[in-house]
Order: sequence, then C-alpha cells, then structure tokens
Amino acid sequence: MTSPDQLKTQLRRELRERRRALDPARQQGAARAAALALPALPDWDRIARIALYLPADGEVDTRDIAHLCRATGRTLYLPRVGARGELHFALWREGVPLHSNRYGIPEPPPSAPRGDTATLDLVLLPLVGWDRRGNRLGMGGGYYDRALAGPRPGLLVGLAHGVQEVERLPAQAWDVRLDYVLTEQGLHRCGD
Ligand SMILES: Nc1nc2c(c(=O)[nH]1)N(C=O)[C@@H](CNc1ccc(C(=O)N[C@@H](CCC(=O)O)C(=O)O)cc1)CN2
Ligand SMILES: Nc1ncnc2c1ncn2[C@@H]1O[C@H](COP(=O)(O)OP(=O)(O)OP(=O)(O)O)[C@@H](O)[C@H]1O
Repeated sequence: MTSPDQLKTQLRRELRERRRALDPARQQGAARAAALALPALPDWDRIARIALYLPADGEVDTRDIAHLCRATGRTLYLPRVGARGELHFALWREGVPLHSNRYGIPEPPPSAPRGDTATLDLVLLPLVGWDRRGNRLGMGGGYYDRALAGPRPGLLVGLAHGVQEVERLPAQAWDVRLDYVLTEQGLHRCGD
C-alpha cells in the first residue's frame, strides 16, 4: 500500500524535476501568459490587496504580474517564514531591500508589517502539482496549508505550468483547495 504522504513525496520529486527542466523560452512564455490572463479573474477591478511569491526552483516567474499590479495601484504582500516556522504575508513595499529566508528565497524584512490573511483579496500560490478539482501539491512544508487554515482570503489562485497537471492528487484533511489555476493555457476554474 502507498500512503497519501508517500504518493505526494514521489509526485513532488517527479513534478519538481519537470518544472526545473523547462527551458527559458517556456518559462518566459508562462510568465507572460499568466500576467495576461490574470485580469480575466472575476472582480479583478475590485481586487486591491494581493499576495504573490518570488519564484524559485522553476516556479512561474511573477515579475510581470508584480509589475502589472504595481502599475495599477495594487498593494502587494510576500510570504515570510516566521520565527516559529509559520508562514504569514508581509507587506512588500517597492524598493525596500529583501532578506533571504532559510531556503534562500527573498522575503520582506522583519520591519515590514504583516497583512491579515483574511483581508487579502487574492493569494497567488506557487504550485508543484495541481488537478482540475483545485487540489494542490506544494513544497511539502505545509506552510500554505497552515497559513490558510483559518479565515480565507477572497480568492486562491495557483500558478503553474501545464506540465504540472496530474489527473488526481491525493487530498488530505488539511489540504486547502484552489479557486483557480493559472497556466500558460489560461485560467482554469476549479470544481468537482
Ligand atoms: N517561491 C516560493 N516562496 C515560498 C514558498 C514556495 O513554495 N515558493 N513557500 C511555500 O511553502 C515557503 C517556503 N517553503 C519552502 C519549503 C521547502 C523548500 C525547499 O526547497 N526544500 C528543499 C530542501 C530544504 C532545505 O533547503 O532546507 C527541498 O525540498 O529540496 C523551499 C521553500 C515560503 N516562500
Ligand atoms: N492546517 C494544518 N495544521 C497542522 N499541520 C498541517 C496543516 N496543514 C498541513 N500540515 C502539516 O504539513 C505537512 C505537509 O503537508 P502537505 O504534504 O500537504 O504539504 P504541501 O501542501 O505540499 O506544502 P505547502 O502548503 O507548504 O505548499 C503535513 O504532513 C501536515 O502534517
């Protein structure tokens, strides 16, 4: 028997390899397509507070999205790993120097105020894997699952490459479901 944890570990390895193997042209295409498709979200015009991430390990690059959001007056947040190993969203002020976290990923400095997760209009999550029902596979730390276990932000949208789709991911009790997945093929609305 393979447990959901074992299955996830195996899938994670495979899908992270696939993600890292994408050439720069595919990566750039995915980033551009994501930025173009984002405004197709319902209520985009009312979305003001957005958490995104800075890419690592072949994740979809969010620079175009960050640029678009800033140019249209949105307030941006980035995930920050706290002292107790919890993830929260910290204000990302333009031009403020970022610090490297324990994984080498840049995050806002300790002085940057925390955003209340429930008041975020949109959280863009980096995905290792995804399925059409909105189940997601992350890096395995459970960071996003724990951060989003309480009152939910307005919309949860995963960013991924098409090659990271799997038929069906094992869902566990704590897994947080996505509303949409955004890939180079456009916006996928999740549902059963
Ligand atoms: N871009 C980005 N930022 C993010 C996340 C993410 O998935 N992507 N996170 C979402 O959770 C948090 C960090 N979580 C992470 C969890 C594991 C690893 C990782 O690379 N682990 C390595 C080995 C561990 C180590 O270096 O100590 C590995 O599994 O190979 C990275 C980030 C916060 N920021
Ligand atoms: N809401 C929660 N409360 C307590 N522990 C949790 C919660 N969510 C996840 N965890 C723990 O985190 C571990 C990793 O979870 P999982 O394999 O679903 O990670 P992931 O979704 O890939 O990671 P991430 O959420 O960082 O992207 C689980 O083994 C679980 O014990």
